[in-house]
Amino acid sequence: MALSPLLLPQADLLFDPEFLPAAEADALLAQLTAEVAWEQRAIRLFGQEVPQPRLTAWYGDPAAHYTYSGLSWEPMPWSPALLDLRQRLEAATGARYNSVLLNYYRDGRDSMGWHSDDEPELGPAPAIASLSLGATRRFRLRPRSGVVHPPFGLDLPNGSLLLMRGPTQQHWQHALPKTARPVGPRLNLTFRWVHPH
Ligand SMILES: O=C(O)CCC(=O)C(=O)O
Ligand SMILES: [Fe+2]
Repeated sequence: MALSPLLLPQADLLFDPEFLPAAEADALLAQLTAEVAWEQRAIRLFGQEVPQPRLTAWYGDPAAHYTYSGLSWEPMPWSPALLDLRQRLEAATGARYNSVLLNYYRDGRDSMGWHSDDEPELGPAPAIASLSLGATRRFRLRPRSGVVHPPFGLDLPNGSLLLMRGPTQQHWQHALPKTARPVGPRLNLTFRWVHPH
């Protein structure tokens, strides 16, 4: 398949529901689940240390330091599988990435809250390539102030690619809500360019 635009105002979103063939996506899910150095990190929320409701890992070039949810990240060195994915995503999206944030949603209780990926290290109009593996989960988008549009939901199936770029982070937030539906594990990989500082 190919990337096609999703038409939301003041956003630049492209989606390919079948970027990776199912067999390859299944194999990558198994490989990355086993070989990535997953951690459950804590975030500070209203003065309390709370474990994040998912597992995470951060890989990239040594210069790609990053601060996310008040946590600072030192990237781990690229693995062969992640380097191969980076190259294919760069070719498919016409952007460059020096790092990848991996999220592991073990079941429907794991989630990510509303946010924009608008940290200064990402620059004003970042291209973020989001690859999903495993169980289909519903990704949600809602406008920040100034955009009049209802919230939007998009199922992200195994092997799908969502590219967020241009003004998307400035004008929209996104989330991966919990679900009461029984769902299997899901991995999400967001390839990013972090400006070294
Ligand atoms: O799991 C997803 O699809 C979203 C992940 C995300 O928004 C992020 O890593 O910033
Ligand atoms: Fe995000």
